[in-house]
Amino acid sequence: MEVGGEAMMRVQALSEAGVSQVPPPYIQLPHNRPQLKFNTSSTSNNNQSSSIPPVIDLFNFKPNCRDLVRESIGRACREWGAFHVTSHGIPTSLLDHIKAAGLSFFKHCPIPDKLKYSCNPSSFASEGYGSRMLLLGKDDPHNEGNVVLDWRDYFDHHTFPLSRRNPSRWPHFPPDYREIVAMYADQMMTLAQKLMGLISESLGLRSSYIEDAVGELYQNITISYYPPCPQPELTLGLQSHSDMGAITLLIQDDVGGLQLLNHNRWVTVPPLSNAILVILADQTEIMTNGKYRSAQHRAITNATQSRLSVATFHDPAKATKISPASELVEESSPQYREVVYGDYVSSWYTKGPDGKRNIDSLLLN
Ligand SMILES: O=C(O)CCC(=O)C(=O)O
Ligand SMILES: [Fe+2]
Repeated sequence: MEVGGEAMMRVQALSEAGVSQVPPPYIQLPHNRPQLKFNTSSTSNNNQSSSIPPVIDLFNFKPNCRDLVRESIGRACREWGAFHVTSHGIPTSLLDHIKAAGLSFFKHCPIPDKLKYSCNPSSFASEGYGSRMLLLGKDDPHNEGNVVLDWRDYFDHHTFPLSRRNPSRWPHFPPDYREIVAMYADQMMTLAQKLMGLISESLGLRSSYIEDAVGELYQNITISYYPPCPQPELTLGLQSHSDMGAITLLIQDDVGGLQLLNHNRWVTVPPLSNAILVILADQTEIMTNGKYRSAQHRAITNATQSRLSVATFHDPAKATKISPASELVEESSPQYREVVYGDYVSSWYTKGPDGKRNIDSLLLN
């Protein structure tokens, strides 16, 4: 399928060419543009304690701290759908290594070499080097002409189940890249499983509830690279969306640019070097019958610095059916229709997330 000329255009190439104005396909509609003067976390909120997503100490999962941690997680999930964790058991050096490896690939590997790893632009979430998230062909009723492109390049890695993991498809540069990504994938999987346990418990469900409902976990790691942008006020690094799967674990470098929507306000998430941001995704919202909402987020760009983030997604298999937990429906009626995860993914990639429109289409009332 021909996806349009921009499909092969890398944002990094545009940025390095020194364009002084962003090309029209990257200009957001006025209501989606970031209000750069007013979007810092502290300017428009007097209540400082609730102005950024909470930072929760996991005390390395010590059993005698579990009640306390569970309670904090429940509160954060209700108020934000996202929270930072510290004392999570992942060495800070591994967080630093994966950011350094990603940055080295994007900054030092020449674009023609990077293009050898290009993802297939005509299938969903295909592994490799890419620039556009959505799959909109010219035959699509949602129409190529209406799509605004993100100011971002990325590399997507398929890491679990192990049958999908093939490091020879990942960058060969820097030399330890593949080993670091594999180690990072393993550690994030363990952490995601422990967090799903705590999140389940925080709802009064058995610890294994979410993991059992999700079934075999599919994990993808996306390293996003946002080059400097000459007109950050007109663009987004990544459009507003909620993630599709169960939970996402995100780290970012110290530049900053991730924003979360909270009470209708875009809040900039400060980079915390040894913390990991946990983002609830749409299948968790469905399973919890809306008790916990997936977090709507986006990335903004800036004129002077490139920015890097590493998002690790944990999703159900395509054939898995997801529905609200019966234990949570007993108290209120079901709020969401059951969905086959693969159908949810196709709709997300073809229509576009448009904030949370995709999950809203499953609402029963
Ligand atoms: O770059 C970021 O901070 C956000 C990345 C993200 O939301 C995603 O990859 O889904
Ligand atoms: Fe995301």
